[in-house]
Amino acid sequence: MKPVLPKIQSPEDLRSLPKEVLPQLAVELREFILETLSAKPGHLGAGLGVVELTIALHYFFQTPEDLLIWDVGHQCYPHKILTGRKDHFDSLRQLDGIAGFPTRTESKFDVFGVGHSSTSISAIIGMAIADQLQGNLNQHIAVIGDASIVSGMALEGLNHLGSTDLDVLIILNDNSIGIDPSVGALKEHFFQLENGGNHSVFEDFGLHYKGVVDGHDFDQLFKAFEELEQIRRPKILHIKTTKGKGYTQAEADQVKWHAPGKFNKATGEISKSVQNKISFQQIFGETIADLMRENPNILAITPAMLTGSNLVKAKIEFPKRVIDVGIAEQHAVTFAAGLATQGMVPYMAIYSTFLQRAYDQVIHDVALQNLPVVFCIDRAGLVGTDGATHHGYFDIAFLRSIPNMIVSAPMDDKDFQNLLYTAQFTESPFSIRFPKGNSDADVSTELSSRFNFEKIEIGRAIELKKGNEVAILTFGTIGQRIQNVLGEISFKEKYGHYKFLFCKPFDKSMLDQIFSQYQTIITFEDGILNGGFGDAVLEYAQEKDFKGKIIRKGYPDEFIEHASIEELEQEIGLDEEGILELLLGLI
Ligand SMILES: Cc1ncc(C[n+]2csc(CCOP(=O)(O)OP(=O)(O)O)c2C)c(N)n1
Ligand SMILES: CC(=O)[C@@H](O)[C@H](O)COP(=O)(O)O
Ligand SMILES: [Mg+2]
Repeated sequence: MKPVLPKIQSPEDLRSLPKEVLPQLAVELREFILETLSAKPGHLGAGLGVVELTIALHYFFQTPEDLLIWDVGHQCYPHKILTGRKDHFDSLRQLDGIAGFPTRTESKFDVFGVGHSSTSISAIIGMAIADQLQGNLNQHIAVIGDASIVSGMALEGLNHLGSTDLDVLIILNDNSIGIDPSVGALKEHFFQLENGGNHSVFEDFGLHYKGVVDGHDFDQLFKAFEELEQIRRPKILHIKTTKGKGYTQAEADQVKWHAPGKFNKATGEISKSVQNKISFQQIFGETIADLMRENPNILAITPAMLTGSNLVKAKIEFPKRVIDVGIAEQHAVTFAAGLATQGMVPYMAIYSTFLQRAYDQVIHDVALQNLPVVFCIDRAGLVGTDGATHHGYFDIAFLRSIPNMIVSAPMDDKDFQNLLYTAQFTESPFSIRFPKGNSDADVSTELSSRFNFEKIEIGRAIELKKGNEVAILTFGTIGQRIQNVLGEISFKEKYGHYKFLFCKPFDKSMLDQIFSQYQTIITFEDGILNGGFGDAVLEYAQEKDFKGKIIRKGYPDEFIEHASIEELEQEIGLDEEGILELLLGLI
C-alpha cells in the first residue's frame, strides 16, 4: 500500500481517507515520530500511546471548529503532525522551531496553551459555556491522563462540570502511569473499572461514564464516539492505552522512555553524553539521602517528579520517608506544613515552575505560620527545550516578597550541599533554588558525608574578590560564569566580586561596604528582573541614598521560548561572551 502520511497536511485530508487505511496511518505516524525524536529529543512515550486516539479524534470531529484540548500537552506530537506541522516537525523544541506543547500562537488547532497538567477540564468548561452563551454548536473535548485527572484542579473542574448541562466530552487516557508509576487511591479504582467494576467515581460527579474502551482499536473508539454523541450532557470516555505503544523498548521501560533524549531507533540505545561534571540533580539526590541518614526527622516530598528530582535512590533506602503525592503541588506544600508542625523536617523537592501552582500554600500554610519547610527548588532559571511553560525564573521575585521566607541559591556544589545541610536547623521556611544541569564540580568529587558539611551563616554575603571600580554582585550559579569571565578579563583589579547566597535576608552590612567603596554596581541573577535580586539591591540603595550607578542583569519581562539553555543565554546576553562585553563596557 502507498504511504498515507505524506498526503496529510490537515485534518481535512485525513477525513477524506477511507477508515480502512487508518491503522496503516498509525504505523506511519509512529515511525515518523520515532525517526524525528531519535535525533530531536522530546516526550516520546505519551505521544506513541495516543496515536490511534489522535487520528480518531481528528477523523470523527470537525477540528478546529470542534475544540480539542490535550492536558499537559506532552502527548501532542501526533496532533501537531496531523494539523499542518509535519513539514516543520524536525524543528521540534528548537530555537525558532515548533514548541513541544500545544501553543495558541502556533496553530488554530492548539485551542489552549498547556504544559502544566490538569488544566484541560477547567478550560474546556470555559469554552463550552462561552459557546453556549454565544449560540455556537461546536463540540468540546478534553483528553487527560490518569495521573493528571486525580490532581486538585482537574477534580475541581469535574465537580463544576457535573453540575452543568454542558455537552462536554472528557477522555480519560488511562495508561496506568504518570512519569513515574502512578500513586494514590484512584489508581486502584481505575484498575477495578478496567477489570469489570461497574460503578465509577465519575458518575458520582454527575457525568455519564463509558468505559473501558481499548484506545488502540479504531472500531471501539468510533463506536464509543458515536454512542456518546447521542448523550448531550457531561460525559467521560475511559480508554485504556499503553504508554510507548508500538516501540518495544518504550513499552518495556516507560519511565525511561517518557523523554529519553537522543536514541538509536534500530537498537533502542539511548545516547549518553560524556559527563565530566556532576549535575545539581545528582548532588541533590546524594545529599538528601546523606542528610536523611543522619537526621531521622527529615522527609523528602515530591509531587510526581520522583525520577526528575533524583529521589529514586533515597526512596529505595527510605521508602516511608520519601513520599510521592502525585500531581498535587498544593497538597504537597500543605502536607509539608503539617509535618513541620509536629517537629518533622520536610524537604519539599519541587520544580520552580510547578511551585507556582502552590503559591497560596507557601504563603498561607507555611510562611504565615513560620513553619520550617525546606523548599528545594529544582529547574530554577531556564530549562531549555521545554520552553515557556517550564522555565523557572519567577521564584526569586515571588518568594522574596513573602515574610519569614529565607531565599537562597548556591553558587557551586559545595554551597549547595552546605545550604541543604544548614536548612534543617532553621526555624523558618527555607528555599534553596538550583538550576537544571551541571555544577562546576568534577565527576570525581566526593558527595557523600565524607565531605564535611558546614553550617552557613544565614544572610551573609561573601567578598570573593576586591576591586577598585566595579562591584559585581551575584546570586546563584551565574556567579560561576562571572568567575570564569573574570579569569579571562584584562584590568582584573578593577572588578570586585561579591557572592550573595541569600537574597533574603539580605546582607545589608556588605551592601553598606560596597556602597562606600564603589560607584558602579552590577547585579547578576538567573531570574526575571522584576522584583528579583537586583531589585533588592536597588531598594536598599534608595533607602541609603546611594548616588552611584546600579545595573541589573537577569531575564527580561517576557515569556522566553524554547531552545537550548546556552542559546537562550546567548540571546539574552548572559553567556560568557555577553558578560565579558558588558563588563568591559563598564570601565
Ligand atoms: C502541575 C504539573 N506538575 C507536574 C508536571 C510534570 N508532568 C508532566 S507529564 C506528567 C505525568 C502525566 O501523567 P498522565 O497524565 O498519566 O499522562 P501520561 O504521561 O501517562 O500520558 C507529569 C507529572 C506537570 N506538567 N504539571
Ligand atoms: C511534560 C513535563 O512537564 C515533564 O515531562 C517535564 O518535561 C520534565 O522535565 P525534566 O525533563 O526537566 O524532568
Ligand atoms: Mg498516564
